Amino acid sequence: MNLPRDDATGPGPALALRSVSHAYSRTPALREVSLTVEPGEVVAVTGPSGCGKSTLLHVAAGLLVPQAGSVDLLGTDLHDLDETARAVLRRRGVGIVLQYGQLVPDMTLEDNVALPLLLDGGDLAASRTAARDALARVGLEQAGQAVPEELSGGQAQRAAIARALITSPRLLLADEPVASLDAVAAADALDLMLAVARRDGGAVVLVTHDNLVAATADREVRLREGRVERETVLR
Ligand SMILES: Nc1ncnc2c1ncn2[C@@H]1O[C@H](COP(=O)(O)OP(=O)(O)OP(=O)(O)O)[C@@H](O)[C@H]1O
Repeated sequence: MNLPRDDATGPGPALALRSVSHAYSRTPALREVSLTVEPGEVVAVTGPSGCGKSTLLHVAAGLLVPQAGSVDLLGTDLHDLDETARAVLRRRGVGIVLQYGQLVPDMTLEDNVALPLLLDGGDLAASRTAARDALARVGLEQAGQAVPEELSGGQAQRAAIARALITSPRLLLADEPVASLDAVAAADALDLMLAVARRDGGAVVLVTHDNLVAATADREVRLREGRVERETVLR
């Protein structure tokens, strides 16, 4: 196995896709997409349903190997890594938040949030302490022993964000992370994710169909039929 080094993120972009193309059987999902995301930058990926946003996020995370083009994740060309090494790089350097949080239903919140550390061989007590700290940062310090079904949608999403941030990822990838939340919970969750970039210098890629969410980014990349249709610098 070709393991990434812990310091596998030298200077340079957090993410660089170059001429990436991918099709599912006969359906083209991405066509020669190039996208670079710098440390500290928030990029919104937008576009109509089916334009390839989720596929782009899966490619960026190394969960899907595209049929053409190259992907540099945190300074490492994913072609150089096997599946296990990609999983290690993802676990150590990338946080992922999906629409419904996807917490493990029969684990406490504390253990859900500790999971990325435990999967990486972290000590149980230390990982749980870190999880309690992470839960406190998202306002859930009282809920560590709850299980996901006892939470509101907004609380569950905040816990999922705590889990994504527990490794201090240098890249946060979020797929419609606030689409299932009401306006107040959505603004709250968005603030937590944007703090990664604004305060901690990590990069954030937000897939969203919501113009208000996209407007919080530094740059909007709009896809159409698998291609980059437009890039707009917002701030
Ligand atoms: N696992 C799959 N198998 C076959 N086709 C797929 C698969 N996943 C996505 N597709 C197709 O690839 C294209 C891009 O899909 P993708 O989910 O990336 O778009 P999207 O912009 O995220 O859509 P939405 O906003 O509706 O979630 C679509 O035509 C979709 O039907």
